[in-house]
Amino acid sequence: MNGARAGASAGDVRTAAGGEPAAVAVHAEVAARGLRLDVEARPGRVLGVLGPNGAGKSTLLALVAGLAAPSSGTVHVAGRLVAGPRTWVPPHDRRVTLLAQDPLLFPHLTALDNVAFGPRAAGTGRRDADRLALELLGQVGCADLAERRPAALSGGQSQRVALARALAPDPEVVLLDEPLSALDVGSAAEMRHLLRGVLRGSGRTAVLVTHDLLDVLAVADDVVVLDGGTVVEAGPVGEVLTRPRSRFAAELAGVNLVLGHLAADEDAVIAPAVNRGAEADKTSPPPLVVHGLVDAGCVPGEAVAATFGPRAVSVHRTPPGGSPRNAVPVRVGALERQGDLVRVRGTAATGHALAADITPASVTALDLAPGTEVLFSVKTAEVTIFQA
Ligand SMILES: Nc1ncnc2c1ncn2[C@@H]1O[C@H](COP(=O)(O)OP(=O)(O)OP(=O)(O)O)[C@@H](O)[C@H]1O
Repeated sequence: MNGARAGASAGDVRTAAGGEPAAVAVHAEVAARGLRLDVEARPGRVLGVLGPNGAGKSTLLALVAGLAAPSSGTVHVAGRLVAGPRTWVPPHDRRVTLLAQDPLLFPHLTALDNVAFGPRAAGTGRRDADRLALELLGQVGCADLAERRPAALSGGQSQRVALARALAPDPEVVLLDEPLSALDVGSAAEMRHLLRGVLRGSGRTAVLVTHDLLDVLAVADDVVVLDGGTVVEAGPVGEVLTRPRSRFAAELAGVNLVLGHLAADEDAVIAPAVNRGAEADKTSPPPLVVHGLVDAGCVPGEAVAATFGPRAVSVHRTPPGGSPRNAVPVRVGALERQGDLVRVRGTAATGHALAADITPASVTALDLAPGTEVLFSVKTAEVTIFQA
């Protein structure tokens, strides 16, 4: 990014190596909302932000954009302190732009003028601003719509123009708050593809809040998962989704996740009972033990996670032959369509939610219904155990 930067001040930060600072660094609390966020976005990368409703995703963007103030802590953009004790940089001076669910285009301006608005307001001459706007409209596939007003654009087209407008001031960081959620499936798929092309690998830095794992897989380089107002996972997308440590990320990644500690004398996770609700006051069941392939470096007794895909799980009415080491009694909860398969969701006596994907023919043959008691079995070789 080449725009003018604010001069260094006492609040500025540099990386330990003296190189580029984090594009965004939020280490802040918003006490009124019960949030304590520690999130950093690396320059030139797209950070996906996932989490259930109320996790704090929009508040994270609001802190960066200057639409919410931390009750304590700091917010930096490209190394510059923009919010903190005795510091408040107003939104228009933060060099960030926000693209929300609603494109919020100026209704009386053409698409071109909407995109040129930011650069013009920052002092760029009309001719240069128009040239830049046309180039950006081209990047988002809307060059032929330059003279149209928002009323004559579809929802998908409006959102593309809004993306061009967000990019036009050459911000340090583009913030995107569920930019696809108001679009129909077809337009959302096109916009996702476009975001990937315009953001990923472009050298631009973006923070993308979404509910949809597909958006993260398609667009983001890194991901943070928020839950209950705090960060529960952070790292490169592939790492977080193949090695999820939180239940939410595991659900998103579509894998079974069992958290516990590594057994002393076998390759297994020992997982105590979880979330048993009304069952909790009855005698605790023995822990769930899941055998698997243990990552090098794991030490007995330390916190570990076991993951395995639902397709690796087979479902039985009676104990399977060959005495597999992982055969867990489960009560079937729900049966859901999962492509050509059926996802059988069940709960172990320990309260662990587990899932198996099997064929519709197997569901019929096993006569499965909510409440059926079955055994889920999974081969040791299909289970990965790693540090949590
Ligand atoms: N303007 C506000 N004033 C006070 N509390 C708020 C405000 N906006 C959000 N909150 C609260 O802050 C917490 C985090 O909300 P936030 O909107 O950041 O979550 P989110 O992850 O974006 O949720 P969603 O996915 O539902 O949009 C919630 O408890 C919410 O009720």
